Amino acid sequence: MFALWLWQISFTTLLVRFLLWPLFVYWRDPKKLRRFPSVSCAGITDAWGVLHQYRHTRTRAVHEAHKRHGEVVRVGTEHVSFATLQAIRDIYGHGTPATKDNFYGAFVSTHLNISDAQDKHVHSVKRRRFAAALAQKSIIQLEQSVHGHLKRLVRVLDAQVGHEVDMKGVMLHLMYDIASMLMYTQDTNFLEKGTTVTTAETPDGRLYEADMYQAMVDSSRLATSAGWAPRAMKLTKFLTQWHPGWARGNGQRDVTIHFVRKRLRMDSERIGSGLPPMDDLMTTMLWDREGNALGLELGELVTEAANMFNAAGENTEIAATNIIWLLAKTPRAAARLREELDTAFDHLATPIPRYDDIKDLPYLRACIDEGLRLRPSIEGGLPRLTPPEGMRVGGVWLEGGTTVSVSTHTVHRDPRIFHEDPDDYVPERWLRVDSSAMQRGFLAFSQGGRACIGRNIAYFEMALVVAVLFSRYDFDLRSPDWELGIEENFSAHTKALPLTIKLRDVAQEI
Ligand code: HEM
Repeated sequence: MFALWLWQISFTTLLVRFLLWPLFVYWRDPKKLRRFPSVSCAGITDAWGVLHQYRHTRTRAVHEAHKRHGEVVRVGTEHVSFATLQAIRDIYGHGTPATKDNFYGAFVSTHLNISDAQDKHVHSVKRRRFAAALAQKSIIQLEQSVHGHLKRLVRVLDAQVGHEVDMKGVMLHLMYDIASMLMYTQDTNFLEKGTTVTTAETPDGRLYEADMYQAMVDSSRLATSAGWAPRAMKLTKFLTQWHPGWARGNGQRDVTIHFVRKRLRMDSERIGSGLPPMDDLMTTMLWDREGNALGLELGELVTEAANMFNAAGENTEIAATNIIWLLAKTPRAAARLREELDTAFDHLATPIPRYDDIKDLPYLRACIDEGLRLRPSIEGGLPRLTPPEGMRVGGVWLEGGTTVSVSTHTVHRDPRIFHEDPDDYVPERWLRVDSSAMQRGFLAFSQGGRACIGRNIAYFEMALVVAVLFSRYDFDLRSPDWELGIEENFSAHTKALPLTIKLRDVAQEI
């Protein structure tokens, strides 16, 4: 009797919570969003976005909805997606009243980091801390260390000439090796080890081995999925707590704890021997300019470090992998790129160029920008929240507390912005005299006050990697129409990229 009664209560609660209440809210329409065409049942339930994200198909589904319904589409109970230049300016431009959406709360652990802080003041304190360290002059400091990594890259690839290599794996290991030098002055050496398995440390000090990349992908998949139900995030996390991905995701936190504790010991040893602290991105979180300790808690150091390490590692890895694939399948563009590289440096004498020799090469930059346009590392719309008083986006008035975004995948394919053949890889489009207009529609690094803070470093790394690879090697795809798959989480992680490597000329051993 009691069981029956309990069952009836549970059934009624679920029915009200998940069906009747959403239908009632949809009908009442407090934010007046029914005027926009809605994709599938997204206007009634956020489960649409959560499930699509979990299956890695959300961005493509939003893109299809824009193709079907036009420039403004409702993609969540309180989320409107746009695909216009005006909306980019309104949502992301400098001075926008919109803030980061509650979506980012899905990634928050014990403390906020630069990427998930919503409050503008909290964000600007964090952003200022990193800005100086990431300014152009740091690129010069970074060059020597990146050269060392590129020499390793050439050694690893030379040993594989004539064989098929997974270039996604190679880029993943290389870019995370560079990121760990930038962040912690620690050499992960993933590239030569051929794995991202490394030492992790629980908060109470137990050491174990974890696959850092897999842990990051697992937690990103689940957190991004939960994030698309920002108003039922706790419930979504509660209902999915059994999922092994959450536990595996802890590996990412524990790897970072190990990096950070090791890094703190490095500083205390140096200071103990009368030397100044290290000079890397961690330094900006540990010491102010006068050398006084900032005293941040371990939780804040760990979340900032994990966020920056991933932002630097995964997005450059994804970008480089996509660019290599697009050039390998577009021999005409690869040939023109090689011609330009050959005028800039002698790859036989110097396989690793100086950044100064290549940084202003227009076609190299066009190849990178075109790769980032067609296959941006983050291709979904970046969600923002309208302020309490509401705001106008792309010519329409939206009530306060509405989630808004611009679908990067969609605007990057808009022929009104990027001209003809927007689905093709055509670096030449970036050489047009009116290409600056395309910059307004270019969202690979987002725009405005929350745009990528590591953009210069990203271009620096990508330019050097692409220059080294395409001056020295030829890459053969399994077949000319072979497609590089994507498994989108927050970032659009690529699948494996098998390419057969050939030396372009008789290249010198280094
Ligand atoms: C090709 C490489 C890269 C791409 C495509 C990329 C893209 C982006 C995008 C789209 C955002 C905005 C995310 C959002 O609004 O949620 C962002 C933010 C950010 N990126 Fe990058 N990024 C790259 C490389 C880097 C590097 C190398 C670093 C660090 C050295 C970095 C650090 C950051 C940080 C800290 C933020 C948050 C900025 C803020 O909220 O103020 N990124 N990036």
